[in-house]
Amino acid sequence: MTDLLVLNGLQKHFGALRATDDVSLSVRPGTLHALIGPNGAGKSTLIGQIAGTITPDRGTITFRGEDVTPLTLPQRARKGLGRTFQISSLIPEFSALRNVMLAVQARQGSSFRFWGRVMADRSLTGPAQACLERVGLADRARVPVSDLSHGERRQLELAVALALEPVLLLLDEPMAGLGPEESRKMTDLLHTLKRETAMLLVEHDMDAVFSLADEVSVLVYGRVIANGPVAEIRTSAAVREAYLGEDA
Ligand SMILES: Nc1ncnc2c1ncn2[C@@H]1O[C@H](COP(=O)(O)OP(=O)(O)OP(=O)(O)O)[C@@H](O)[C@H]1O
Repeated sequence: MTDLLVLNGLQKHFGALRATDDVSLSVRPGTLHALIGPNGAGKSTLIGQIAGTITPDRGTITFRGEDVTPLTLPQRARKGLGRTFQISSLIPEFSALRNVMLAVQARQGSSFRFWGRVMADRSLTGPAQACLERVGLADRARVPVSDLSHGERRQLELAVALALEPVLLLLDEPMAGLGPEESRKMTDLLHTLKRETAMLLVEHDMDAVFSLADEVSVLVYGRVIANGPVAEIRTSAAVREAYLGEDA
């Protein structure tokens, strides 16, 4: 089967720093591929290049067989590359439903309508409510974001990303700032969602990574030092030495 996403020789410098140093990797359809590495390894920089917010100095990004390197973020999103952010992009004074409706509206490419009418528009409320249901927030639809817990906001960010109907979802640290109970809930949620959407997950929570991932790539100082199935990465002496801080 053709790989969903293929990165070939991606490079990104910030001055003298090589944040991404000749990265090549592939994400297969129907898989959750985790990208792990210590702080500053270049994970977010890589996600930014895939999503289209950071322009690589060199290399190519092929998505569903098409070279998307020259495309902008909205163009890539329309082709099915969705993402969540480390920093929240939610509008705090809007309800959960309204935040997702904005994404549904963007997906549909519909023009501006007066809000009174928008809130009654079933073509927006229906899909938005369905996204909230998928992330377990159906009964929180009318609650303003500012009244949601941190964990619920993370769930809502996923709902917003799902509203764009991604073929591949880029997740940048979905567990960041969550307590153990909320992290478990998020892990369960991602387990359910991975049956429907392929994902590239950046995450520091190793329990979550090892329970969710099919494949893992390990990034250290901008370079991929290992690539493979979870069991292989978990027991790799080189990975433990370079990343997990244990003696090999
Ligand atoms: N816009 C920028 N300008 C200069 N340096 C940057 C910029 N963005 C990132 N860097 C540097 O590039 C390196 C990689 O950063 P990046 O945020 O991609 O790492 P990361 O693996 O995502 O880290 P973390 O796990 O802490 O989020 C770091 O040394 C960082 O300081």
